[in-house]
Amino acid sequence: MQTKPFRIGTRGSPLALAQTHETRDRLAAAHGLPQEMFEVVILSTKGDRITDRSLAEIGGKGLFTEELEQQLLSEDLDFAVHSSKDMPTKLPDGLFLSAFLPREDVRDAFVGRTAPRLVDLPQGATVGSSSLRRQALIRRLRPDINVITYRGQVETRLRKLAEGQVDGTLLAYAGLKRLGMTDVPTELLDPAEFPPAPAQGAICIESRIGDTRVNTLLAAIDDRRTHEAVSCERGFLATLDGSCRTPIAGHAVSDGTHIRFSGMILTPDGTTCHRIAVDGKAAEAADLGRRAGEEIRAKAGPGFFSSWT
Ligand SMILES: NCc1[nH]cc(CCC(=O)O)c1CC(=O)O
Repeated sequence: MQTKPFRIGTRGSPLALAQTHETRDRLAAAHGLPQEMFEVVILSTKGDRITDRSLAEIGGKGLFTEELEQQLLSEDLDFAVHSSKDMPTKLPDGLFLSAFLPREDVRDAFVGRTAPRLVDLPQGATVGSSSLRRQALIRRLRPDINVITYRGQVETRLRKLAEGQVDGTLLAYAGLKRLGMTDVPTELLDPAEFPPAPAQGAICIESRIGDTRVNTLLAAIDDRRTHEAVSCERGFLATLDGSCRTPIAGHAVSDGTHIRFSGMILTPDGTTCHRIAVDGKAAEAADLGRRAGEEIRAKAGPGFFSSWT
């Protein structure tokens, strides 16, 4: 029995800390260990430090994970807790996503200042979002809306909204729920019209391949259905080269045996979109996602993808 605490790496935002504390509490409960067996180590990432430019501009995915991954590889951390949505599809050699917590609500939440519903905003209203998927989906529903780049922690975005910088903004409902801010949204968007980002609403744990002691510890809290669903969505993203620079949506639901996936790709201006729906065996989740990616690519044709570059 080891007595040295496990070192958990996390970013320092209130959302990242809430996710890390949930993970620590589940591990402590699953193994009957005291909380002191888990030491929370806070690291600042490039994504936290650069808040004035969109993720697409400053290099997309990897910005929230690099520092944590370096410390995993150097064994200064035992595992790291992330929002799965922030994870690049390709991880550094030697690391993997070892466990997923039960998924939260996957929907996007609209927070409106001048109208409670996105579609009811006044003509020419301004909405803040730096997600290319959200920008394209907004333009698809309301081409007149002026979408502006809008980043920062949840609290910062809500402050800018309250100050009147925008008429509304979009946030993952999962994040708001984890922060205890369920009264903030004025509308929860229908996933059929406004499909979520691949991996939205799921907390994952990254660790070293081959670290049996740590991976056995983590396996006890892995939620298999979430693991399968997110693997499928990440397979879709990987096939389409999801780099945070592309409007891609995807959502899978696994019942433990079967998995259903639906995905959407859009041009950034929202004028063209393609959808795909597939189902298959839960045990082949990642393959199913990749196959859906290839099918939607073929359906859209090469002309479509020139809008992404
Ligand atoms: N880097 C943005 C990010 N990454 C994960 C979440 C929300 C939580 C989740 O989807 O699990 C957010 C904020 C948002 O989209 O509102």
